[in-house]
Amino acid sequence: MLHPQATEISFKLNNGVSVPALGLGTASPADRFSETKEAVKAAIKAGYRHIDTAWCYGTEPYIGEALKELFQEGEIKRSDVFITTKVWPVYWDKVSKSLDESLERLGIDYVDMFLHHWPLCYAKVEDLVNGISDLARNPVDSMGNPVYDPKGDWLKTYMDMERIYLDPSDNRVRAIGVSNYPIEYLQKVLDTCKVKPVVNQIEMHPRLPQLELNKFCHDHDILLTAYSPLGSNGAPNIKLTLVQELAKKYSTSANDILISYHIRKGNLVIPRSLNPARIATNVGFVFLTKEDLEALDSVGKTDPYRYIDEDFAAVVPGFAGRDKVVG
Ligand SMILES: NC(=O)C1=CN([C@@H]2O[C@H](COP(=O)(O)OP(=O)(O)OC[C@H]3O[C@@H](n4cnc5c(N)ncnc54)[C@H](OP(=O)(O)O)[C@@H]3O)[C@@H](O)[C@H]2O)C=CC1
Ligand SMILES: O=C1O[C@H](CO)[C@@H](O)[C@@H]1O
Repeated sequence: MLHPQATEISFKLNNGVSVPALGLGTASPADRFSETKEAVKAAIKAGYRHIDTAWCYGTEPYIGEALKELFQEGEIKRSDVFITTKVWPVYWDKVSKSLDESLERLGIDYVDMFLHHWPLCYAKVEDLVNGISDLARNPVDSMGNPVYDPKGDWLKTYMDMERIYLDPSDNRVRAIGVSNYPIEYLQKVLDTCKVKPVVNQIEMHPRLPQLELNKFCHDHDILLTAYSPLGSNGAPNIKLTLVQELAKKYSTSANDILISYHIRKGNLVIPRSLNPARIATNVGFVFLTKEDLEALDSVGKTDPYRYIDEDFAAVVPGFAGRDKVVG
C-alpha cells in the first residue's frame, strides 16, 4: 500500500486552522544557534511546512533569516508555512511584549500558533551578558534554586494570550495553546477561560506515552504535540529494542517509527535536527498497526523516562526535577 510522507499529513485544530503533523524542532544547542538557518531551509526544501520555536530558544532570528531568504527565493510564501512560538515564564505578565519580540526576531507579522511554554512564573532577574532581552532565562538564587515571582499567576498568562486571540483588531496569532500542562491545569483553563487551547505540547515518546493526558486532551478536542520524540540530545530512543524491531519489520528507519507513532495517534510531532541530510530523510510515514502502537505504549510501563525534567519544572504537578523520579 502507498502511504503519504509525514510532511504531507495535516490535522485540523479545534478552531478550524489546519496544521502540518510534522514540524521541525529548533531548540538548538547554544553553540550551534546559527546552524538553525540552514536547517530550516533544508526542512522547507524537504517538504516540511511547520517550524516550532520559542522566545527562549535564541533561534528565532536565524529562523527569521531563513524565512526571509525562502520568501525572496520564491520557495514558499508566508501562508505556506505554519510557525509556532511560545511565551517563556519570565514574561508571564508580558505576553504582548513577548509576542512582539518574537515577531520582530522572526521577521513576520503573525504566528500560526502561540503557546504558553510552562505554567509557572519566574522572577525577572537582570542578566545583561547571557540573558534574553536582558533577563535571566532561568533565574536561580545563590544556592542554585529557581527563583519564582511570588506574585505570579500562571493562569493570567493564558488569559492574556486569550485576550490577544479574541481581539478582532489584533491579528498577531491564529491559534493559542499550552505546553507542559498537566490534566488539572487544563481542567482549570477549561473551567475558567473562554478559549480552549488548540494543543498541549508535551514530552512524549514510547518511554513516556502520556496515555491519560492523551485521553483527556482528545476527549476535549485538544491535540498533543510530542516534543523530544527521539529522546532529545543524541536521540537515545532510536536505540530502543522495540523501535529497532519495528524498523526492521517495516524496512524503514527507527526515526520514522518514532515519528509515525505520534502521527498515527492523531498528534503533532516536532523532531529537531541540524543535519540537512537527516532532515531530508526523516520524513517517512509508517502505517503502524493498533498492536504496534500498543506495544510502543507499553515501553513506558516497564522502562519509563522523562528526558526533559529540569529543576524549575518541579513546581508543576507530574514533574519531579532533574535526576529525580522518572515516568
Ligand atoms: N515545549 C517544551 O517545553 C519543549 C519543546 N521542545 C521542542 O521539541 C523539539 C524536539 O525536541 P528535542 O528535545 O530538541 O529533541 P529530539 O527528540 O527531537 O532529538 C534531537 C536530537 O536527535 C538528533 N537526531 C535527529 N534526527 C536523528 C536521526 N535520524 N538519527 C540520529 N539522531 C538524530 C539530533 O541531532 P542532529 O542535530 O545531529 O541531527 C539531536 O541531537 C525541540 O527542538 C523544541 O522545538 C523541546 C523540549 C521542551
Ligand atoms: O522548550 C524547552 O527546551 C528546553 C530544553 O531543551 C526546556 O527548558 C524548554 O522547555
